[in-house]
Amino acid sequence: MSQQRPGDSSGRHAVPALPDLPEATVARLPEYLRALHNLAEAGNDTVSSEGLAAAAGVNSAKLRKDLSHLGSYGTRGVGYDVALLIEQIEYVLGLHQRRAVALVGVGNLGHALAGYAGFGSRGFRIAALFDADPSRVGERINGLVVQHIEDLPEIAAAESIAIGVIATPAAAAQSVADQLVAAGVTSILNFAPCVLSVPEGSTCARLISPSSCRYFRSTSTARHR
Ligand SMILES: NC(=O)c1ccc[n+]([C@@H]2O[C@H](COP(=O)([O-])OP(=O)(O)OC[C@H]3O[C@@H](n4cnc5c(N)ncnc54)[C@H](O)[C@@H]3O)[C@@H](O)[C@H]2O)c1
Repeated sequence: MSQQRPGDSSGRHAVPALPDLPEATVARLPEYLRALHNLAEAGNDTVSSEGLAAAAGVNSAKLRKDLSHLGSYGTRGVGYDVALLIEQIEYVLGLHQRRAVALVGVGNLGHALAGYAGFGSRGFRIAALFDADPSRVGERINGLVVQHIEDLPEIAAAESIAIGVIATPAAAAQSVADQLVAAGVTSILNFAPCVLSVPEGSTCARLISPSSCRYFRSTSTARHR
């Protein structure tokens, strides 16, 4: 029984590339990651497959099989190394790349999101804030200055924005999604209570409440056109 690091000394990666993993396994990885982060925050260095399965809400045989696809088998009598498993799953999900996020709509929710430290510890970097309200433009939040939404294309290109977070009223969300897509953003996380239409090849996940806040794991909340 052994656990391997995401990259070995030869520079090759010990875990398979994302397309080689079963889709159902990939869909469960964010749940394992969320459970592992909770375990780490509670001070656990190791976790048994049963413990992690219970925390993630799956059965332990399924969890062991999923993690074996990552080359992670745990250590008999010890379990999985929590930090290492976080690293492996983040690698597979591409979260080690610290993707640049643009947050659009800096009202009540946007302010809270802009100050949320969890983005940074989970592979995301809020790189730009946008709003349409001139009275909000220029405001500094957590070291970033709120920009006007009209400046999105230029700033998205300059900051290599990969992900857009929409925290506007529902009435503005589709137009904001269109502007994000036009600016080259292919992954959208939508907090507004509406279903958005995005082109084929883009993903859009909607968060219904903070307790449902997970990673980008669903495309079913968007219509493709
Ligand atoms: N407040 C919450 O706890 C909460 C929780 C879950 C979901 N939501 C949803 O999140 C969204 C935001 O909620 P809120 O309470 O922060 O609203 P809010 O009215 O305080 O903030 C919305 C912000 O979006 C900006 N905006 C409007 N149109 C825009 C556009 N076209 N481009 C850029 N910015 C634009 C506004 O100027 C404003 O600053 C809503 O859709 C709400 O239903 C809110």
